[in-house]
Amino acid sequence: MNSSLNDHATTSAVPEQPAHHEPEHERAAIAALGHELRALVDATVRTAASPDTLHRVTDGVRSLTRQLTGRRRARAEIPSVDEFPGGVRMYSPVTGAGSPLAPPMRVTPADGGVAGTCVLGKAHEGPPGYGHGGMSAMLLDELMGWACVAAGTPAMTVSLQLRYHRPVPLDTPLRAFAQVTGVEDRRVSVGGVITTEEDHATVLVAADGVFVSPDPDRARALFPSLPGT
Ligand SMILES: CCCCCCCCCCCCCCCC(=O)SCCNC(=O)CCNC(=O)[C@H](O)C(C)(C)COP(=O)(O)OP(=O)(O)OC[C@H]1O[C@@H](n2cnc3c(N)ncnc32)[C@H](O)[C@@H]1OP(=O)(O)O
Repeated sequence: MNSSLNDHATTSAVPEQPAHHEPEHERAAIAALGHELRALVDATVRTAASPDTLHRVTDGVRSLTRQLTGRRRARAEIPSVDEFPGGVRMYSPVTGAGSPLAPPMRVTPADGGVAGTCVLGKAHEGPPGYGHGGMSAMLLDELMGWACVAAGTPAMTVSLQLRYHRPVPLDTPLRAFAQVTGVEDRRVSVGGVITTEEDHATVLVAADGVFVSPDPDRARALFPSLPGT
């Protein structure tokens, strides 16, 4: 898949855009494409269209991919529209408005922690009609990371323990909540849960995690393009 995308990147179908835009203007364009791509992903995993239709759509998608030309971001490059760590991440697979993979989850401060709301769709399915367990882990991991940031200790997951109490329904508004439960030097303990929006009392998935703030040398090595590292 990567090699075919790389091939497409060398084929210029539309003129390259100028490099600098207002961040809000750029974010709106990224979010608009992300929205349409999520609709495409959803339609793709729900459709019962004929093989002929699938081949026709495949051709159309291939030609669209060829239009995403220009410079490609390097592996560890932080997009100029992002605020890392602790702010908007346009291509996060959990919160990113520009990600075709993200639900996307909306994060807000809440009750001494952070809350995340989203709806999982067919593309996030595990058991028929329910969310994939890895998806629940990803939602909680991300939100627990946001809880660390909200507590003033940006940190990375070193341990995550999940308990799956009930299946997570698809096509249903969900609410996740995470909060820091303890800080010891660079080690941050965090708890998180997923419920439905309708019933906050019934925990579907619960998580306990240990997050660690990298020491400055490690942070510099991991994130060389982060200003100040
Ligand atoms: C300014 C820049 C800020 C950057 C802030 C980044 C924010 C980032 C947000 C990304 C967006 C969110 C996304 C969702 C969260 C992910 O998904 S993060 C991705 C998944 N996690 C990873 O890839 C982390 C992999 N691990 C590592 O790279 C390194 O372990 C770390 C986290 C950089 C820490 O390395 P280090 O600074 O060298 O720390 P180290 O000395 O090994 O350990 C520090 C302490 O933690 C303890 N510890 C280590 N592992 C464990 C463990 N499994 N259990 C218990 N304790 C442990 C150690 O024992 C040590 O304790 P003491 O011996 O000092 O008492």
